Amino acid sequence: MASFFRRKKDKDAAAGSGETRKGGLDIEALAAAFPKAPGIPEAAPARTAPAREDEAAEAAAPPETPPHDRDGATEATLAAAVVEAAAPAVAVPPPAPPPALAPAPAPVTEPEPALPSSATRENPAAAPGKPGWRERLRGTGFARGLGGLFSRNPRLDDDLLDEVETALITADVGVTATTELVEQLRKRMKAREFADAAALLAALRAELVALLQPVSQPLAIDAAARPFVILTVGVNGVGKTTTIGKLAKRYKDEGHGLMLAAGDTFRAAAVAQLQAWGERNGVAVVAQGQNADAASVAFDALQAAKARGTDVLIADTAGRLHTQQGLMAELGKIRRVLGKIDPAAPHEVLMVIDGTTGQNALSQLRQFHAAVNVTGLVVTKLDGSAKGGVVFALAREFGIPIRYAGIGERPEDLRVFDAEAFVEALLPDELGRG
Ligand SMILES: Nc1nc2c(ncn2[C@@H]2O[C@H](COP(=O)(O)OP(=O)(O)OP(=O)(O)O)[C@@H](O)[C@H]2O)c(=O)[nH]1
Repeated sequence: MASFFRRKKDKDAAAGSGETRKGGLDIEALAAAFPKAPGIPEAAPARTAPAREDEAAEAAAPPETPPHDRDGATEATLAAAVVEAAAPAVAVPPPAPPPALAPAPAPVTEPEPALPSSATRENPAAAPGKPGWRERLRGTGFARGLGGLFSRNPRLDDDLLDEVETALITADVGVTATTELVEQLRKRMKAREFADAAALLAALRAELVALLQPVSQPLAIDAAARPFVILTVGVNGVGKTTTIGKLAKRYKDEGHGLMLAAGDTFRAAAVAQLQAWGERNGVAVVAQGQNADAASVAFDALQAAKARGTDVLIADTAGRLHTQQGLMAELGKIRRVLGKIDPAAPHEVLMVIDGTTGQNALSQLRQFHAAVNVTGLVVTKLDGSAKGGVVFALAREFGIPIRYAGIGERPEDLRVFDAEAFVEALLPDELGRG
């Protein structure tokens, strides 16, 4: 065991702390051991945004004038910035007073069966025609590593504990959490608490559920907030915009009035991507176009959502590396600007984390939390990861609620995070079931 950690430490030291490093494990060896699920795209490479001229000034600036005042926008032009879902292109607020806001058009897609409330636990079993957690996670290296322990009838001995340890480390549960878990199991084994290997593995399963239970807290939309503002943040390519699209569908299906703010003004396609999700779900999107001030977009959107009595506003932001100080300061600015309209906004700062990132997710969350006080997490791409164990490491180190899990690219592939369903998907409940 000690040699395993020594090997890992040496690799960590060799890899340094650069944020493009994918966790502390030998990725090539892992990739060979756990081939990628077919059809799963590679995680987008971390994009380093070019330094913006105003970055340094922004970071040092005193509390901002709301963009509303700064840009001379009026209540009327704010309303005009609402791009209705059917609008073909990004709209820049026109100078003339706009027509009254029209209701969002009807969804253009076939209606799908309503999803259960986001504030309630979901049945881990697959709904008809909809793959469940287990089906989605089963083929991943993550599930195979842990589930492999259960696929035969091992003996109750130290070798089994070593196997447990290797499976947890390989899945990127993290050294500290793994050591704690394994030592706990070892003590119990020495105290003859386990009659056989099945009992030890059942105890492992219970420990893993217990680790996740405190963070298994669904996001409850406060109906009194009007709008309940969700600010999404995260590094590049983790799935923020896709997650917003999935959430839009979910909340719309639940009957919430919705608006989206296209605050990723950096990536050329992001505004159009969000508008496409809006169009698909009949949800209004507020946009100003590429390179617009993201805080200004968020401010406009909140003004419009308030004027319209919208239940939920979800604001997108550009992906940024957690080490880019100026861009991290920009997030703080967006937060403060929203607070000028509603001191309680944003009601949820939802950080999207790519489940394939491994242990680097911990430093991402640490930095984003320091900048904008993250209140909830979405862990995406768990369907294509050998490293989804980072969910346990995140839970242990931060205790921040994990609201949703992304288990695919389709709208219905966002699940309310549920500790038991998640662990159940990874570990069969009896030996001999791999
Ligand atoms: N397999 C899988 N792919 C996902 C999941 N969530 C998002 N993706 C994919 O990840 C890629 C990046 O998603 P985006 O939503 O564009 O990511 P982003 O964080 O908005 O990207 P930036 O704006 O560049 O920071 C897309 O190809 C998505 O389809 C998931 O849960 N599973």
